[in-house]
Amino acid sequence: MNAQLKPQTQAVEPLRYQTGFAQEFASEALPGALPEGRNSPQRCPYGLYAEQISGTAFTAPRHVNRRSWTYRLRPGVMHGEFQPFPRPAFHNRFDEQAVSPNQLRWSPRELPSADIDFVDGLLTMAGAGSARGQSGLAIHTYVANRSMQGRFFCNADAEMLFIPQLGRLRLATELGHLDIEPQEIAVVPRGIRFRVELLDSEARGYAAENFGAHLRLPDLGPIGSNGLANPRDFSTPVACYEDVEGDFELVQKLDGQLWRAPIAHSPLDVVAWHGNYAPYKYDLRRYNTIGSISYDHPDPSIFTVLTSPTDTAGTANIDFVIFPPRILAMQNTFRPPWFHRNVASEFMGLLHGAYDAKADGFLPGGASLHNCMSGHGPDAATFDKASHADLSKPDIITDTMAFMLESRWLICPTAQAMEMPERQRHYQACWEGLQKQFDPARRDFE
Ligand SMILES: O=C(O)Cc1cc(O)ccc1O
Ligand SMILES: [Fe+2]
Repeated sequence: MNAQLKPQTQAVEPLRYQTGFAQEFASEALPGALPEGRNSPQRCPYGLYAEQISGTAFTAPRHVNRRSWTYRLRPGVMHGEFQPFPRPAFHNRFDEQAVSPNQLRWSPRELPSADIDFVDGLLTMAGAGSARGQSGLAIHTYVANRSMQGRFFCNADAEMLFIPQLGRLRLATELGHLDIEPQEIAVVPRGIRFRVELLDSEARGYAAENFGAHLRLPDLGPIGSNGLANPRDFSTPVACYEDVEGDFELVQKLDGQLWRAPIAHSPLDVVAWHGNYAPYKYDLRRYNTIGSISYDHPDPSIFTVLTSPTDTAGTANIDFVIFPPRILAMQNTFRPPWFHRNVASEFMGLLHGAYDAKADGFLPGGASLHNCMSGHGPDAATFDKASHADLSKPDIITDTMAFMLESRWLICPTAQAMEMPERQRHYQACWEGLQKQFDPARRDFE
């Protein structure tokens, strides 16, 4: 699937990380840069400025409260005036048209021929809600063939989930560097400034904005104290600062729009930081996949990696779910995903290999959208094969990684997503071959 990838352009030393999920991290790039015993001394070590970045209300309960203290060359206020920076393909307008109940699917976007960085390569596919309403999500795809140069990005609307499908990325953030490759994900918290660098010559993937509660690990209930995505497999950067001056720009997203301001230095100038509001990454291949070992195909909630809950119990703003390699041994069971209609809406992407509910048409880098109560499920070829499979042997599903962003909200496709040539106008044909099999004379249908 990486056939289109040109030779790597950059050999990189593996980065160092801190491990754990959203805990009280502490890191200093110079010894003694972190003040001891207080957050805001009269004068900080090395002449640094102290600045707190709050990701939740000051008074949010302790178990969800997120903030970090940074010790930096210059405070975040130091930049020029923001002016609108129109980027028509990247937006949060999810009321452009009525949402049709049609099942939707897209082929992967072409890789660019002209020079294009991550910000310019973002194209909004679908979404719901808004940053103003503090709930919902936006789903974008990106393509890029060069690193952001002299440009920094900051999303004041949402935390951002990066899901690369092609090409490795370095996320150079205020709090340090994270390298991710396809089948790894990263989350950059709302308001953290960063630059996206390409470690390969081309990149393609998905990026989601979360306007609701921060993504977190799901409760495990009767599964117990281990399983699914284990907290120790999450990595957070160590402090790493740039002492660079120049003629740069800070692009900031606020209220669904992009703005840009001149900035005369790199804002990635944090020498030390501590706190629990920080970027993180996770290798999806480390997921501890749990499923049925008797009969029936469980609901895909069993594959949740991260969830953004709402005030209604069990009814998520976003569930980020994966379909990783797994062993299906269920007996007298139709093993692939069943036909279903779901009150929640499902946006899916494919990162590697093939997805077990679709024989073809759902391609790495592509996407599908099955909104509230729109019927979907295995295509005709998959249904036929799985209905006659030999269940005495397990199905060992290897070399695959699909994901789903599932939401209680209607995920509204943008006008540009509906119009783009990559949209497969005849997607529904994949179910056309399903025949009526009903025979009232036979109870145990063969
Ligand atoms: O639609 C899909 O392919 C995703 C999905 C997978 C599954 O195993 C059960 C339900 C579901 O929505
Ligand atoms: Fe589904």
